[in-house]
Amino acid sequence: MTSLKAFMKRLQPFLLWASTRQMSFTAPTSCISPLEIAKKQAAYAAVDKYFPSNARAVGIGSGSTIIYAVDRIKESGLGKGVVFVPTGYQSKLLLERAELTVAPIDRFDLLDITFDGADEVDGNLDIIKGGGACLFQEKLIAVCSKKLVIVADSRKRSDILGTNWESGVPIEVVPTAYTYVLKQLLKLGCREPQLRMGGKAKAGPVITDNCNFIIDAPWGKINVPRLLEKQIKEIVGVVEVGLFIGLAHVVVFAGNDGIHELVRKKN
Ligand SMILES: O=C[C@H](O)[C@H](O)[C@H](O)COP(=O)(O)O
Repeated sequence: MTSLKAFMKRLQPFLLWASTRQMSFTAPTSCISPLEIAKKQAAYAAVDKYFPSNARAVGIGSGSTIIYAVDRIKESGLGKGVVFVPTGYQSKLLLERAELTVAPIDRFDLLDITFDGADEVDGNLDIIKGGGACLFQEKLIAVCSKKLVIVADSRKRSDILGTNWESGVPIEVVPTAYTYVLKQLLKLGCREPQLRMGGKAKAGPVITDNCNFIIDAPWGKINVPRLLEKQIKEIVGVVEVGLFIGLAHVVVFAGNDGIHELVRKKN
């Protein structure tokens, strides 16, 4: 069992790579890990239920779960005649490889709907995003969208933000300001904020699609996310904060317990 798990883990990058290239390779469902099955189920269910039949402009977020949403849009034919707005290079490539029409966000001030992933979601539909360093453009298309639909596997659900996603709130910062921002975060009570490094694939810090750095700022459990977002945003040099407060309308989760949704109550 352990060796099967290890094998599947090693296979996953190839499956993701293959899907971004629209290769004819399709793994039998039994070969995909339960986690990937959950991501796929959430994404397919969200597209099937929420993709508007009369959509003209649709935002597409970033991450590994959104790949399945693009797959579904492509295979269902729902994307015909629709312009798609990506939140960065990853989703731009995904959309282009799916032969969907792509346009930048500066062509729009209003999108019909956006589909995106999440790193952690609480019961108020407040969200931590930016695990893949794409938070600024994600927030921009979120605020430009009539509806934001989040797709996630059930591990992402928690009662209080900061419970499951322990690496901290991702914060996009102007590179020359990062030392100052780190110091201000410590003053605000952050535990060991870290400049995110690229690892094997990139020597030095991660560089975002907007040519900025990312700081990961752990706070433990975040009791008042809206206040924290505001406090971080006030620091000079901060471009955007990976706390998405009051923006999501629906979150579609999938996991061992099936598919379920959180829906924002109308004000
Ligand atoms: O920067 C990345 C984005 O916020 C992603 O949407 C988020 O990290 C979720 O990604 P995944 O679907 O791979 O868990």
